[in-house]
Amino acid sequence: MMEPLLQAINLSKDFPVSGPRGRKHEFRALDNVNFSLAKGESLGIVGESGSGKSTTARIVAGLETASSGLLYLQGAPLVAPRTAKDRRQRARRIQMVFQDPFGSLNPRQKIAAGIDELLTLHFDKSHAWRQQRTAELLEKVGLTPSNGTSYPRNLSGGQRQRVSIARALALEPELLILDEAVSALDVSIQAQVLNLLTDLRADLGISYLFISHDLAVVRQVSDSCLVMSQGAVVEYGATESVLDSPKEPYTQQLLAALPTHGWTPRRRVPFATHTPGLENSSAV
Ligand SMILES: Nc1ncnc2c1ncn2[C@@H]1O[C@H](COP(=O)(O)OP(=O)(O)OP(=O)(O)O)[C@@H](O)[C@H]1O
Repeated sequence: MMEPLLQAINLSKDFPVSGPRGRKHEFRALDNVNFSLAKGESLGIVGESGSGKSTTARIVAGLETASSGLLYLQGAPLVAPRTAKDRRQRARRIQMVFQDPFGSLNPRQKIAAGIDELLTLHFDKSHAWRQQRTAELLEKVGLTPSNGTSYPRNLSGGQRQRVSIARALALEPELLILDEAVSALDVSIQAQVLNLLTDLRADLGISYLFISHDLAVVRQVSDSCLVMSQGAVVEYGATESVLDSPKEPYTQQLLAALPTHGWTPRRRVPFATHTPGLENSSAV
């Protein structure tokens, strides 16, 4: 059998929280989560708000540390990054795209200059190479050279999300984590970005961890699907079988409560400070 690209074994996360009268206790946000992801596979993670989807994603990206459990990338243990160098190394292999690209793009930097800066940080290559690579990346995500000379404010939401994807791809990661990456987009733009993601996966053989509230979107882009509730895995299997013949009442309820047209997810609040190499994130 092929070695999985990513394997999560009994991932758990306890957050320290203050209770009534300031008493500290631990809140279990993730409880023994297991999954694996093959090279080129797309795994959807679904569940209601607070079920632990983003915490799982943040641990895989190295933005959060698991309280217990193990992660393997191509058979080698992934340990929590401690230094800037560790973070850069993790960022080269695992990139994350968030819901709101606005927060992560420097408003005073033109799009192409931002990509060039990333390439400079991560690759010891010539100016000419970086210029060519920037042009290639823009083209790959369906942006024009003139988009490259624009500021983020001059682009639409869909274009900005394409920029985020280009920036993530710039580092040639093996895994792209998409955390509600299309949730804030209008339905027609969402469809275009989903098509782009499908094409990129076919083209590059990259794997996706695709987090979404929207089961219709997950159905479109995921081969397998993990359903989470209260930090635990409720159901896990091929997307078609989980979504067409859900075994668990929780999954059945999620399907029955599919978001209707016009539903808007809540905006995320950034958790931490800026980390070079994971600049696509509004949360780092
Ligand atoms: N830094 C933190 N400190 C304390 N609790 C946290 C922290 N981060 C997340 N949690 C809690 O952990 C649980 C899981 O949160 P998480 O963001 O992973 O859920 P989610 O499924 O991604 O939800 P949403 O879709 O609303 O973002 C929630 O109850 C959340 O309040």
